[in-house]
Amino acid sequence: MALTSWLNFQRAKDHSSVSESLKSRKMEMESWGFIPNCIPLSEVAPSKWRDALSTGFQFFIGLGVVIANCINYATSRLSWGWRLSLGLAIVPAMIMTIGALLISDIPSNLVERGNCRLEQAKQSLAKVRGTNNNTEIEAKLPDLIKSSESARASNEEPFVTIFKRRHRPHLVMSIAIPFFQQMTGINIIAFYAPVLFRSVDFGNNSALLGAVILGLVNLGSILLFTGIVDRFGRRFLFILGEVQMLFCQVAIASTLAVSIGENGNKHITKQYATLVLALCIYAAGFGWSWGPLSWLIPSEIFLMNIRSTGQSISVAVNIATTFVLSQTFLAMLCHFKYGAFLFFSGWIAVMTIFIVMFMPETKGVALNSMHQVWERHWFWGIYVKDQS
Ligand SMILES: OC[C@H]1O[C@](O)(CO)[C@@H](O)[C@@H]1O
Repeated sequence: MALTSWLNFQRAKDHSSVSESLKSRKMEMESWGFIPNCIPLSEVAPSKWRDALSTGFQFFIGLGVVIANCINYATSRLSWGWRLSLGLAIVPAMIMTIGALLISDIPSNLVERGNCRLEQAKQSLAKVRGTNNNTEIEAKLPDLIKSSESARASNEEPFVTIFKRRHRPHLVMSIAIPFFQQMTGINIIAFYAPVLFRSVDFGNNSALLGAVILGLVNLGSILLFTGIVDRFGRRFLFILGEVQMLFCQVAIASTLAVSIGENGNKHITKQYATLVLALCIYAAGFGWSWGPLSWLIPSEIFLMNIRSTGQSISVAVNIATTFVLSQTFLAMLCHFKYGAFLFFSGWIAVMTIFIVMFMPETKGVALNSMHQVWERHWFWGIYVKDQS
């Protein structure tokens, strides 16, 4: 990432190249935000902290977005500011590189590597739990040994196991949840917010400031999510966020249709309020639903033997979808104009139906009883019953 950032810094000579500058901005946002991902959270977090830490992951991404937008705003006055803005992505990249060198082996991995590593596994457990309490460590170790033994006994690669019929709901969720998260259009809004603001007559600086404000709204709503997720449950928040985002995407499309016109050549003056309001409500809707839930759900639905694999699939799908959307959106916008935002509304409608029909409530369910949630489900029950 440091290297890419440096190359971008060197290469992006054409400041007016929208797609280069947008791609780099995205990279910078993500890199600031991905710092905490140095820690394999789901593996090492004590269970009582798992929800908070999974949400923390999205919180730090949101914080990264705000930092990147502030840097863009602060450097926009300098003629060479865009170089500084892109190049500063080196800072989080360096922090991650150094962090990766300091990170220790995780306990479950040490256990998997055989009895000779048990002492090291204990030390690693003590380190990640921040405790010297031997009883606590001795109590946790048998769980790790048991799941490692059962994984070995089944003699299956997790990548093979996750494709077994009994893991069908897990596999579907590990793909669908991150895919849908990106199909809310969040990154499109995040990349193009300054462009959208400019299209309704914001000046350059106000447009960048607008993006900072959107980032702050998103961050605030992620914080709120932490306080309400266990009261309202996952399904309610998924659906609340979807309804909000759907209306906002339609409002953005309508505002652009009315203001800029079908050919994008009308001049607009009085549509600020609707656009700003719609973007803020959209950012809040994402922040207390699909943003953090897309990390929380994969951290709690997988059984130990497929947890790392399931989460890797989730992260890969998330990043691959972001990549495809960021590469194709400009072309889509040129062809469909405001209709591009209706495209995402359509997807939000699809994911609402998906959540209502296929996502069981997992609020308050202990990880070791999670299989019951699928067994009791009207659809997934067919796959998992009698097979667990
Ligand atoms: O807050 C928005 C950010 O959150 C993510 O969707 C990850 O959950 C990123 O792709 C996006 O840039």
